[in-house]
Amino acid sequence: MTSGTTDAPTPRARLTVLSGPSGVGKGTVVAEVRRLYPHVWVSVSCTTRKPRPGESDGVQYHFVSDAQFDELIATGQLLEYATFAGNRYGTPRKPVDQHLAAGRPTVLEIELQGARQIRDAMPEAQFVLLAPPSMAELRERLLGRRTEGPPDLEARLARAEIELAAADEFDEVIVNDDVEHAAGELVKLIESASAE
Ligand SMILES: Nc1nc2c(ncn2[C@@H]2O[C@H](COP(=O)(O)OP(=O)(O)O)[C@@H](O)[C@H]2O)c(=O)[nH]1
Ligand SMILES: Nc1ncnc2c1ncn2[C@@H]1O[C@H](COP(=O)(O)OP(=O)(O)O)[C@@H](O)[C@H]1O
Repeated sequence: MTSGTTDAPTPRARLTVLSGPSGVGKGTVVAEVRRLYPHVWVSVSCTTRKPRPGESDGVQYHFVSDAQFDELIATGQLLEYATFAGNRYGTPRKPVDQHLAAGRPTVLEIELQGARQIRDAMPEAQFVLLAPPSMAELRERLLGRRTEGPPDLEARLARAEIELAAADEFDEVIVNDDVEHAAGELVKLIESASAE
């Protein structure tokens, strides 16, 4: 069928799920993707983690209490959720549905357990793993970020081993050797998924 009628429905965009160990550079690469490709929409998760210096409510995360998180689950408002290094994280369902329905390429930056839930619920999504050049470099990046003390840092590195061991579950793996390069690769994947 040819398009061109004004009342043709907007095609639903495809979802891209980006996972990868803490400190690999997901936040940094996603910020660069938004700069290169402002049309992309990046979901803002809810978390029970305390804000870091420089983070504000509604920007990096919606910062919520444990009771509020329970309520979000009970009322079916989360598309997926998981516990990571002692805190809970979840994706608000409604904005994701709305942006996909509006045809806007949409990205979730979430950890492995959440990615698996999305794979079960939305198998048409595209799953991308951001990997570090090495475990030594990952540790350096986490240390250099100075956001976690030793117990949290070790918890994140322990999860990193598990997340990288699941690389086969992903459609694509991008090594974050260089931010510009990794962001360029991710933009290509998001655009190709949206063009299908
Ligand atoms: N399942 C799930 N994971 C999330 C969500 N939001 C963030 N995460 C993941 O939670 C982990 C911890 O995030 P954060 O505390 O911001 O630490 P960082 O990744 O080290 O900057 C990361 O792997 C994020 O990708 C979410 O809504 N759902
Ligand atoms: N390609 C890269 N090369 C060197 N350092 C990087 C690179 N990407 C990110 N970083 C740095 O690594 C640290 C962790 O990045 P961040 O985006 O917070 O990771 P994540 O969101 O995956 O936890 C930050 O200090 C960031 O500036």
